[in-house]
Amino acid sequence: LTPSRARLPYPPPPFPTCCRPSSAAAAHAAHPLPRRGSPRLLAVRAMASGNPYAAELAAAKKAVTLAARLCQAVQQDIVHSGIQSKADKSPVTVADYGSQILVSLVLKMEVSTGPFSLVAEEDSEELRKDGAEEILEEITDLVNETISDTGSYNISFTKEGILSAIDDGKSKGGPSGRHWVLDTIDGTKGFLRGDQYAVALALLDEGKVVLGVLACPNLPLSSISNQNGSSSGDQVGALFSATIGCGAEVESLDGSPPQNVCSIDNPVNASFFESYESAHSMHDLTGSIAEVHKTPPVRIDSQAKYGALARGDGAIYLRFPHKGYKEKIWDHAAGSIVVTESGGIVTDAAGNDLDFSKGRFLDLDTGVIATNKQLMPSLLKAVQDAIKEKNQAASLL
Ligand SMILES: Nc1ncnc2c1ncn2[C@@H]1O[C@H](COP(=O)(O)OS(=O)(=O)O)[C@@H](OP(=O)(O)O)[C@H]1O
Ligand SMILES: [Mg+2]
Repeated sequence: LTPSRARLPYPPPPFPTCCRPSSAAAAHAAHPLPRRGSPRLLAVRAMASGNPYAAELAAAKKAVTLAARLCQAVQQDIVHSGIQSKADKSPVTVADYGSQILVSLVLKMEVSTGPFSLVAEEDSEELRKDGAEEILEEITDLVNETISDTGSYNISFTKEGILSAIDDGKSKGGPSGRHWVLDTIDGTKGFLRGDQYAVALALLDEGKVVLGVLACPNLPLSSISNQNGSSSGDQVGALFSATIGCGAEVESLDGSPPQNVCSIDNPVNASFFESYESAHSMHDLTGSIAEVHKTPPVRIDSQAKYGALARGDGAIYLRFPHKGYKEKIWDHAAGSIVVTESGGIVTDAAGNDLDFSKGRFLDLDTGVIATNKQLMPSLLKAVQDAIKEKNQAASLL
């Protein structure tokens, strides 16, 4: 993140027709900071690094790091004000919008190739309604403060700029083309509690996840194995990243050099992860599987579970939503590639790969299972047996 100079309004005001500059100058004014090179140069740079998505990866890391900075500031306010015990969720709303605007800004500034498509939860409809002025003002201030404090860009959003940035590239994803997939704050309940959450960003190319980054501001950098989300190490803030065919890395969110993520090779009795919230995953079902595997659960919020699994803190992640819940692609896209590029496997409860090409939802069978290649066959059998038993018990009622 580079130091800022005088800040320009964003988006820039339109030029009066009488003095409209040349198209090259207009392009420069629209993007006051130096842009990346031509697509051809980008391709050469990417090939030199051996990663065909090198430019996108760098942009994605920068985007989630900046968004995480904004979320950290809001979470600190929430924890200090004790708001998490009340029904007032507006700070989360402000952070959700703020995170989306910053990610979208960075991607548009740093990745210049092709149309911009973003699959994410927020749009501007609610913010355009009467009574939303105050929250819009808060979002605008917070976004501008984050940009200015980090010195990341030389711009300042107007309120109208904020509204149009939220809708920029709004998309439902799908099987063709490139789509960014964002979870602005994954693990909202953990965020409110002052616990784990993640900013999760992935890139789909022709329906496949080709890149994923997970910023986990509260995840310890050392292993959390058997510690329910905490570790004895002091340093927190982990940034996981992975590109298809290139492996996964973990580094500290404040910029220490990346390390390769260990491949998953923990023994059968290593701990396993599941959702903190029992409303999000059936703890009774995972409990019966854990008995087979002699593994106690570690309950942490968000896709931080995928990151922790990828670096070998545990060997299994099980997630069994209650009947009728449809999993969204942004809850799994980034996390799943971090695990698969670390040598793990992520499937549904039928053993099928997750299919991210069907739009905003995953079309999957009963649940998500992530583990290493050695454990998957026996785990899948344990899961299917446990589901069968649960269904039989339910049919007897
Ligand atoms: N009923 C139900 N069943 C299953 N899943 C649900 C349900 N409700 C929500 N969600 C989604 O769960 C996301 C949070 O992820 P986790 O369940 O891993 O984290 S947590 O332990 O619940 O905090 C959470 O992501 P965020 O909304 O981004 O926090 C939701 O997308
Ligand atoms: Mg989520």
